[in-house]
Amino acid sequence: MPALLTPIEMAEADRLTIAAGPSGQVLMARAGLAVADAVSRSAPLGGRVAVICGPGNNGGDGYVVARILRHRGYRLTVFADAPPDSRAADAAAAFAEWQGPIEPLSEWSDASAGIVVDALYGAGLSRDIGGAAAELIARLNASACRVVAVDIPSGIDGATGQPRGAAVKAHETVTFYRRKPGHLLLPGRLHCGTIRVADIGISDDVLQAIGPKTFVNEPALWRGLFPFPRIAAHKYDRGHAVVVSGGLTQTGAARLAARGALRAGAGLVTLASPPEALSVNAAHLTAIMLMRMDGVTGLSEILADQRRNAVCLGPALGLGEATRGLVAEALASGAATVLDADALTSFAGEADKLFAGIKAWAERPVVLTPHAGEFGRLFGPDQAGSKLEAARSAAARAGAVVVLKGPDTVVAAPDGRAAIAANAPPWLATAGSGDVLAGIVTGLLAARMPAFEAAAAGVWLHGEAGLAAGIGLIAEDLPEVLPGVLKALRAAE
Ligand SMILES: NC(=O)C1=CN([C@@H]2O[C@H](COP(=O)(O)OP(=O)(O)OC[C@H]3O[C@@H](n4cnc5c(N)ncnc54)[C@H](OP(=O)(O)O)[C@@H]3O)[C@@H](O)[C@H]2O)[C@@H](O)CC1
Ligand SMILES: [K+]
Repeated sequence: MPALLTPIEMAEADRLTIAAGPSGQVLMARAGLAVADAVSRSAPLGGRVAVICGPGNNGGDGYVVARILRHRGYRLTVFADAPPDSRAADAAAAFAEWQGPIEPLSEWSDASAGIVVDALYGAGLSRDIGGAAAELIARLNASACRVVAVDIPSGIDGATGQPRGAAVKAHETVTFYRRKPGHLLLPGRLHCGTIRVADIGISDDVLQAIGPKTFVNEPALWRGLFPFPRIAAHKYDRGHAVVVSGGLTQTGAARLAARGALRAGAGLVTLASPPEALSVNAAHLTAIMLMRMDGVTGLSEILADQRRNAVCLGPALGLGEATRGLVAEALASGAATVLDADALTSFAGEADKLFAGIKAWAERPVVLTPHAGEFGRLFGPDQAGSKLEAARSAAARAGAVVVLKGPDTVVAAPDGRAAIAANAPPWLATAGSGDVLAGIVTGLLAARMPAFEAAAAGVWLHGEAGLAAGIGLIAEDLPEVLPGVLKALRAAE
């Protein structure tokens, strides 16, 4: 499982490992060695390196790095305002082994070295950074130095990705054992540069004891449940997705979703169209079927056929009572339901009505796919905590899987599991892109993938499709490049 560990969980991994064998000093030695190797890869032998050390074990790693690089022939300067805090025993030991001078933080300038190792604060960051450390970070970020961060750029909160007062901008970050949520969530990700995960001898077994609930959204998380077509399967085995179209001048979004659903693997896809939009939809559809849907009764008739097992509502559906009625009908039908865009915003101020409808049939999968604006309108603008925690508590409140979209899309389940995406290119933010995502997730639900995995897989496929199409992509391209993405996913099985 591609687990992410919060700083608290990582401390537990350290503790369990130390209890079972290697000492904290041994782990610190391995951590320092991994960072020293990263510096050696980019710094010419004999070159000058500055190491900036804080008061805790992150600083301890820095002293190990300094000692190893000096031994390798680099010219080292260590900056620290004081030797390690007496509570950081391993760091104190590393400082003793460094056996070199330390310069005050205020003395650092970009003239001291072209390569800077940032070992100020890591997992133990506990408050906003101020004073000499904050001033140094500002000067460092304004310099042309190459910065290698130990564990996480100092000032970035490993649990949330948020800066605390000031935060280093690194070119490379070497972290240990597993990445932390703050390496993936914005803006933390933008501070990390290239991320390396070093093996410092912590066994995968400790994950059993820790039971992490946060993951990187990558195929290892959900591939085992991905509905690859089977040779003996009939198209009905792959499910039948229904996408509800908006009115006469608002039909494109639903067609994008429908095409996403079909490409993602639904055996059949039907577009349910209001009567006035039938002819415009008919003019644009071939493999996707078209049915007349006259309001709530019409949707009820369509979903009465239980083979139509997944439904998507929201893209350009319109705001208000009519949409609320359609959503209630979809939720009452028992079909897996994806709610996007207008289907979410129509419940602004009445979210509990929506959540009651979802919870009335708890075993029926429901996925909500808001962007930040829609999320705020549905769940309230002032969500406490990180994007990760906001998505998690929203999922628990709604009783549905929540896909909180953005460059660091978080998928969260009511049971607390969450996955953070790291593969979306910036050009994926384009008109209609979210409609395709809603459709892809609907297609996977139709093919009977469980909701959390379907949402995570949908987000990943959408990101990969964006990468495959490249800069200049428009939403229509996304379904068309999916076959190549799916082919690569299957080949990697
Ligand atoms: N455990 C292990 O075996 C291994 C751990 N490893 C390494 O240890 C790192 C974690 O070490 P850590 O827990 O000592 O925390 P760290 O990030 O050094 O900071 C704590 C110190 O900073 C201080 N402080 C905090 N915020 C501050 C602020 N804003 N402004 C000013 N001061 C602030 C804080 O003060 P306090 O809050 O206690 O008053 C305390 O003195 C981890 O990231 C990894 O690099 C690796 O070697 C692998 C093995
Ligand atoms: K650091």
